[in-house]
Amino acid sequence: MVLSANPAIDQQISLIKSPDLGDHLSSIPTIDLSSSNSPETIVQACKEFGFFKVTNHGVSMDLVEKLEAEAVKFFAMPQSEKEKSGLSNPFGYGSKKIGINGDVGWLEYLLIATSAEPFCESSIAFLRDPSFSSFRSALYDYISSMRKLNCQVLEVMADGLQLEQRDTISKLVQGSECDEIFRLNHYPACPLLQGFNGGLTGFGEHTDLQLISVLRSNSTSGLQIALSDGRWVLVPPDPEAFFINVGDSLQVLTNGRFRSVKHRVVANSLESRVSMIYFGGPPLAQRIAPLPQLMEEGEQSLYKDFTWGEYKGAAYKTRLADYRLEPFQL
Ligand SMILES: C=C1C[C@]23C[C@@]1(O)CC[C@H]2[C@@]12CC[C@H](O)[C@@](C)(C(=O)O1)[C@H]2[C@@H]3C(=O)O
Ligand SMILES: O=C(O)CCC(=O)C(=O)O
Ligand SMILES: [Fe+2]
Repeated sequence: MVLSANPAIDQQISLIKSPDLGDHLSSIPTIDLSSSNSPETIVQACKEFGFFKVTNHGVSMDLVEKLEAEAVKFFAMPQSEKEKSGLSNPFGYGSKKIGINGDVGWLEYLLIATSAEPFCESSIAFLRDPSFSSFRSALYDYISSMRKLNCQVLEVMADGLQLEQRDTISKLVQGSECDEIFRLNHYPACPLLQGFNGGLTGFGEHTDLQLISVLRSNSTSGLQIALSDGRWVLVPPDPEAFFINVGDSLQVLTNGRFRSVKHRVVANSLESRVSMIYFGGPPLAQRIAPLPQLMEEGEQSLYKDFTWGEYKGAAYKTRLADYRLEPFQL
């Protein structure tokens, strides 16, 4: 990625001051998926932070590293080659612009609709090229393990919420009709920032729209989450673990018991960050409404009735930092 020939776009990327030193979370809530108390700890983390780290997840690091290496190879290609992969509309290669509503950041990315058939390839035609066969196969392996992990996490949540059927939530994101998206993000180091106590906006503040997002990054820091009092804190990277964001749809399904977490990424001066995020969305026609099993007597829904397709359609027309659930609140 290069500074733009037209500097206007680079000038629009805002600087972010580092949170104060005291604003490191003493510890990120961590869910050990092999532990018997994971249902209770997961619910606590979803209520308090909308965010947690998952360990003992059973995903092979070999498979993760293979995809990371393919991503690094892709982003190291000349700009003109990357652009031949199809500019993001929204799927394909994108640089600095996120969406069409004015959001910009110090990043480049590949956005892929992985549920579309043939798996992975229809939204990114270049993946069909034989020269990308190792990328394609690493991506296939990674997505199938993310589908499993996504369901496993949602089932532990269902246990913690004491839902009788542990697939009550996970079944919403399974099957060929599901609206599944995968994002590979690359935040190049930005040496011009040296000496500045902070960084450039990599990915501006937002909440994710789906139920949960499963995020993995290399060992470069940059991810920050907002606490319920609005303070931003840094999330120490852990390449061996996965981080889970509660998204807006899960906030609605739990009638606000779980909070979707506001987060952002800050690019730094010395090292580049590579992240991979799996977003398991429901079918477009899926109704997103509080689960009746969770509602207490007399409890009213906090939200209007809507489908995932309606929510996504409305959210894609807004800016990242907008509170996209607002028009859907009662
Ligand atoms: C129009 C857009 C909204 C979105 C960024 C995009 O350019 C296309 C993908 C959208 C998506 C889907 C997954 C996440 O919920 C999200 C935060 C992301 O990284 O990409 C959203 C973006 C958004 O909510 O604005
Ligand atoms: O790159 C990251 O670490 C997070 C990016 C993100 O929040 C997103 O793609 O929705
Ligand atoms: Fe996000």
